[in-house]
Amino acid sequence: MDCIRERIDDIDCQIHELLNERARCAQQVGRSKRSAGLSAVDFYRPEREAQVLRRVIERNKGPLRNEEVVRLFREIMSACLAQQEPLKIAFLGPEGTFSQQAVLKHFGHSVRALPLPAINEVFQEVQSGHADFGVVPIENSTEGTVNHTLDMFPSSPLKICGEVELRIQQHLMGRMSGLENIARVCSHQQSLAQCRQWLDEYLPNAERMPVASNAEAARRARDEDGTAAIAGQAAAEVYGLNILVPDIEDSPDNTTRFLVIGRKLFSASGNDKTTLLVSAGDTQAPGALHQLLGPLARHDITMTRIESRPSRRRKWDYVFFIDVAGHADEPPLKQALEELRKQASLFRILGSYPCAVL
Ligand SMILES: O=C(O)C(=O)C[C@]1(C(=O)O)C=C[C@@H](O)C=C1
Repeated sequence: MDCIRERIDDIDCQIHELLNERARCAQQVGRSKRSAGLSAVDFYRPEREAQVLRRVIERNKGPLRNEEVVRLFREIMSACLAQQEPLKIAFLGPEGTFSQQAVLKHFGHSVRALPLPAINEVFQEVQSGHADFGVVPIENSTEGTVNHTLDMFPSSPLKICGEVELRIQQHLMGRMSGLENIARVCSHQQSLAQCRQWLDEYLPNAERMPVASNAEAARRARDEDGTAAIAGQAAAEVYGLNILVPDIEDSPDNTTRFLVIGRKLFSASGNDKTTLLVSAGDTQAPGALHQLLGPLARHDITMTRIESRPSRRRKWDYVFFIDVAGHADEPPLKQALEELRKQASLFRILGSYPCAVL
């Protein structure tokens, strides 16, 4: 065993030396960015990070899993970027929310994460420049769209710079030791909905109380007798609660998608997605939506999502949020968008950004 440990010590020295060599290279990149007059927010290059991580997956032969090597390399890039200029990332707080986990998953631990009480405040903080980027939930695989986030975009100049997918594991937690003394279960309404069947079966008589965030639910479970919370592991740790039943979400691959919002658009990474905000003008006219989407079909563009929301201009008038494969600066999407723009009464590219890497 001793000789294997010697080998590990030897490998650690090599890794350590290489990490610092890599950090010195990143410092050099940072210096040339600074001499080109770039500001702090321009130091972050999501398209380059996505390419690095995709290469990590391509060459991974194990035994470490892709998730593990990607997590390690994200942290390396996070540390390398922080020595150029640490990023400030606003998110829907408080500490212990899934949004915070999404920040750490996407940007690593070497950023300054700023918890804010509401989604519109995350937008404001990024728009004003107090934060470099923001992370907001956009949809859950069980419960669908987070309308509050979607409704911010029509009146905001902010762009979408990335997406993060987070597997959501919901746990029942509290100060008690069993289920019999639970009078009330608090959680964010999305989390309550994700665990509806479990609650019907195992806690049919407990009151379900929606609160502003899962972390707020955990705080109440800490402070109130008879109150349990549904939240993630991080909230149990922050508020010192017992996990009474782990993994109570109804769908085994329950996943939430978050968007990274920022003030600028980024160039293509080779595997990108574009989000559009469009309107057909008279959405009541026969074939209006079909015609609007025609250019996408003609140019063989894959549409991965379409969501309609009230336009707030007049009643029964809608805007559409459309996700398509590809980057807006590259063919064939570039041509398709030129045609689509001509026939839309509202046309905005909300962002072209790398598809989530794991
Ligand atoms: O390639 C760059 O522009 C870098 O700054 C280096 C690096 C990295 O560590 O690989 C760091 C931060 C950027 O977001 C992307 C990549």
